Amino acid sequence: MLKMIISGCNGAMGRTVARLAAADAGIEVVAGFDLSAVKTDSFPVYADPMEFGGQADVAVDFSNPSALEGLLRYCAAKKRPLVLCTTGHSAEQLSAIREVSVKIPVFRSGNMSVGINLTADLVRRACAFLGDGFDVEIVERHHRRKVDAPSGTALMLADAAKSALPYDAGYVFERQSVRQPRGKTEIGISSVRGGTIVGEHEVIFAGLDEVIEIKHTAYSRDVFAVGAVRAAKFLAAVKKPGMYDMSDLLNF
Ligand SMILES: NC(=O)C1=CN([C@@H]2O[C@H](COP(=O)(O)OP(=O)(O)OC[C@H]3O[C@@H](n4cnc5c(N)ncnc54)[C@H](OP(=O)(O)O)[C@@H]3O)[C@@H](O)[C@H]2O)C=CC1
Ligand SMILES: O=C(O)C1=N[C@H](C(=O)O)C[C@H](O)C1
Repeated sequence: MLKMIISGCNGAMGRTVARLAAADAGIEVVAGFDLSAVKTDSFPVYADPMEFGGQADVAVDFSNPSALEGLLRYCAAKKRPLVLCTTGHSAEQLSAIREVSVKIPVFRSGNMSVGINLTADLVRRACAFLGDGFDVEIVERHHRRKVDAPSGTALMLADAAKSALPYDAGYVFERQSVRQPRGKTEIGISSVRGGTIVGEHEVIFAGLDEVIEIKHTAYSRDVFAVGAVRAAKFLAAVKKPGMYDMSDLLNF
């Protein structure tokens, strides 16, 4: 039985993971971490991770970058593998995550769905094939509650494009303040927020008189939660400290 902690357990994704975990005979959610430590029927919830003294095999985090410090402190002290799904971490936080991964296994992905990870692979291939003949632009759309922009997934897709382009691409997040034609080595990233859109990512390759679009649409949060549960099982079994991502789980 996999003993799981859910960080951000009261949120949209935390509740989705808890629902999937409850339906999985191989998982027991032993604790939740969240800002409001309201006890649920199924597991206790702690505002400070260090207050939880029980055993656990893995922690899955869908919360907020502000939760990171306490979560890393807890996971490092208790040697808990950590699946980090929260997006919007700063450069300093990303280096703190890498530091902790010397002590514990850390799985991090801005998008836990199988579909987006295939999309990233397709983007890499398209960039390698198209070279510098096409301009790359990314458009992401999310629900009105989302606080970080651009999305973690848009950055993942931009990194995938950058890794395969023949030039050193720079990311451009807004065009309003710049009055000049688009640069040859830019990857533009645009964010749309509204309603209840679960998550849409479109990578546009715009060339001379032709445009190619690779698009992924998530219709439910379950696609992310399923991936997070798979990652949790994988990470608890790995045991070896280090950084892991979906390429370790899927065969990309
Ligand atoms: N990698 C992936 O595949 C995916 C990643 N995400 C990411 O997961 C994160 C959560 O998304 P979502 O569930 O929609 O967001 P929600 O706002 O619905 O849930 C976040 C939860 O975390 C809580 N929280 C906020 N700050 C802290 C803190 N410092 N310590 C503990 N808990 C805290 C919130 O409490 P309160 O409401 O009181 O602020 C809330 O209950 C986001 O960063 C999002 O981008 C989302 C989907 C997929
Ligand atoms: O906040 C969300 O909802 C999502 N966040 C992730 C991101 O920032 O890319 C993944 C998914 O698109 C949903």
